Amino acid sequence: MHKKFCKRFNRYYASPDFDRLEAHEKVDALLLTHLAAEISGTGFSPSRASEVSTFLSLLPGPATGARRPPTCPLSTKEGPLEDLDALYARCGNNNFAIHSHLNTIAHGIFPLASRLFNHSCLPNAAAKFIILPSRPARMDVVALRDIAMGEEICITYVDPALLQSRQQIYQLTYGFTCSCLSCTLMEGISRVPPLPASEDALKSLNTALRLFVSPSFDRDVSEARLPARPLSDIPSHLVPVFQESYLTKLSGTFSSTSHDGPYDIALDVGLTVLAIYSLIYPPNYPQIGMHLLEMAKTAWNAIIIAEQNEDLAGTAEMDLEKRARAYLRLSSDVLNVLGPEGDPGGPLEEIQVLRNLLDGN
Ligand SMILES: C[S@@+](CC[C@H](N)C(=O)[O-])C[C@H]1O[C@@H](n2cnc3c(N)ncnc32)[C@H](O)[C@@H]1O
Repeated sequence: MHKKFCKRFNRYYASPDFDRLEAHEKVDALLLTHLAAEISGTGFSPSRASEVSTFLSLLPGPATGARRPPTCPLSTKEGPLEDLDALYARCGNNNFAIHSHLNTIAHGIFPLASRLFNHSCLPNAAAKFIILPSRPARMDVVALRDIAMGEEICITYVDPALLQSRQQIYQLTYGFTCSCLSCTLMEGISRVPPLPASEDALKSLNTALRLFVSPSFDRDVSEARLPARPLSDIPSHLVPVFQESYLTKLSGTFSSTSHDGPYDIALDVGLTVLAIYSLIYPPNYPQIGMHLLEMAKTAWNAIIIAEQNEDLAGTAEMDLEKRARAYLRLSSDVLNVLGPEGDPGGPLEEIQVLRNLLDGN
């Protein structure tokens, strides 16, 4: 395919039109150039013809969000056999982020799933991908809870944790307004109050949120159960936690401290993140399981540090071990609903490794 545009590529790549594109638009422009080259001239194989016509049968995205980036001019006399605007208008609306161990690694079109599944911010199902060498990635959709006969099966298109910006993303990329329970509630809160400015007031907010959502975690952790608090129950003094920056800041602190310490801070912040996840996501949502696994790993790291420190050994170690086991049990409960996913290895194997370490094997 490259032959069809390589002579013109350097000029295109250095052009102001290409240069002013956002990074993700540049990727789109390059992919579209490859596709244009592939489906122009003699390069359009019969199998590709049926793939392209399947793709063209999918719903296009909204016209406003589908401004096609400029592609590299082709050196062949024949242009693409399909209208590039029509192809591009279907990209955003139908592409799935392919993830392995919940990290996005690629994008792909899965026509059947595109036709079947609408979005909900409180989905009853989740997509996973099975990735094996020399095979195309396979998409499976797994129920997160019992689904009644006739109930619509929905997945998420966008992370529901983007509480304040998600409606805009649905509008611009997919052309719909979400009317799920979570969005209806968010709409009812006309203005999310700002977060408290002082560190002390913020700490009190964290504590109040945890006591409201998951008190058992701050009591006897070995008995802890995952909370399923409906968003609608939230008292007005906790509403500032719906500021998107609240979760962003907490997740940033958890991510840095869970790797490098101090682990006591990571474990504390981690519980607040768990509380907000339990409010925003439906039960068994994979992100909750992944977070619990990170919490278990953090508790394990803290055990290692406690072992090296005579002052901390003993009670602290026992308490940390209890916590690690509880987080691991809950993480396993959640992640086993989704089952193995991505490429080989992954969180379910990590759970087993950590279990063995805790059991001294
Ligand atoms: C990938 S398609 C999903 C399948 C589509 N409903 C169909 O019939 O082919 C994405 C499109 O479905 C619609 N859609 C998805 N989720 C929706 C929702 N929660 N509310 C309204 N429309 C939705 C929008 O038109 C969106 O552009």
